[in-house]
Amino acid sequence: MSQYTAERKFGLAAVRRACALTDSVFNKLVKNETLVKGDKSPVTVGDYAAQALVCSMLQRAFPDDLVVGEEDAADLREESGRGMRERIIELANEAIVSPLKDGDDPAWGVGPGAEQDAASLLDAIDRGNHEGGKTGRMWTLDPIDGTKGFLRGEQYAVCLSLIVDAKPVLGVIGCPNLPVDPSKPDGAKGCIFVATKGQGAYQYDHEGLSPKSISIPHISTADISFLESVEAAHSSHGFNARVAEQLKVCKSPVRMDSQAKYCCLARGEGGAYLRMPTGVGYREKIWDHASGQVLVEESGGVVSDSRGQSLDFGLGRTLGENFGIIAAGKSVHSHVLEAVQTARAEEDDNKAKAHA
Ligand SMILES: Nc1ncnc2c1ncn2[C@@H]1O[C@H](COP(=O)(O)O)[C@@H](O)[C@H]1OP(=O)(O)O
Ligand SMILES: [Mg+2]
Ligand SMILES: [Mg+2]
Ligand SMILES: [Mg+2]
Repeated sequence: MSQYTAERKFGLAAVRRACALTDSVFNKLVKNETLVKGDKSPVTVGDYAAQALVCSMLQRAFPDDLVVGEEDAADLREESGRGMRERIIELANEAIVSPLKDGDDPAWGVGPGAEQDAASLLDAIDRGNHEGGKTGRMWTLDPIDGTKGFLRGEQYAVCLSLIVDAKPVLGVIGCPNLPVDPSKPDGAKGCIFVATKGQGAYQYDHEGLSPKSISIPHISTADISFLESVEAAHSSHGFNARVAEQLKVCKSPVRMDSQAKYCCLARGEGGAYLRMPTGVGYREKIWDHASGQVLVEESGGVVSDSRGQSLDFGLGRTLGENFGIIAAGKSVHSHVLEAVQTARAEEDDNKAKAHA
């Protein structure tokens, strides 16, 4: 029997249920349902409710596994968090009791009648407080990746990955706003991507049906159109433009929020995803890249930092010092890496001259 069959089945069903939740929250979101966290990033009732849902399912499905989740319930436990807390409990329970679909298992604590009280759901959110580490099994969850995209009604993703001994082995990414067919941008939306180490990468529809094997085609550097963040504060657009110039790339970059960029790359769009640091000392988080890495590797691509080294998922909640991320098809990764290193050297040279 293939490895991680139960985890994969769980991941697809949990992300499907979480996407239904976030999608319905978007349509109902009102003022005062968003907070600004200490690092100035937004978090909505949707982020918290989706983490409560997935962590409570994980607790029942894999009780011994650790979880590294983006959110924690500290602000919600305060008196000032009462309004948001009540709304989150309501939304999480709506998602928990929604009818069972093919692939769901009532043993995960979902389905009609499975409501939970506030204390259990806040504890479920805080199951994501694990510090990470080098050994054993741990899941990492970004309940809404690209919260800014979510608030704009653009791209965002629900991301769940299983990491074993510091290596991501399963990646599930739900993209409720991503067109099913890239050639029909105004057509049906909502995809779930699943990849398991050594077993390939697949795109499903938003119901978790109609799996389609996906892969990155062989392309030349001239055909690249870089995938990059919408937010210039998250990755340097200017640096990417210099890399594009080095490679004689003529096509404009495609900007979108969240790990939807990894998904697009994995199904053959863009050819490369560049995420170079902006120089503010930000440390990338494991939940922002674990699922994307499995997906891209299983669709025939390569993910590295700007030194050409693998990302290290064993350092804790972050990937450590930020050397940037280059994800690309096999046929172009080494060329993009070389161009990044040349652009870096030029930048360092210019800085040295400016200081001379
Ligand atoms: N300065 C930063 N550099 C890189 N990524 C960042 C920075 N600030 C926040 N992020 C994270 O980037 C991710 C979104 O990336 P993208 O731009 O590709 O959509 C979010 O998970 C966000 O974290 P957070 O969830 O805390 O807001
Ligand atoms: Mg966030
Ligand atoms: Mg998030
Ligand atoms: Mg994120």
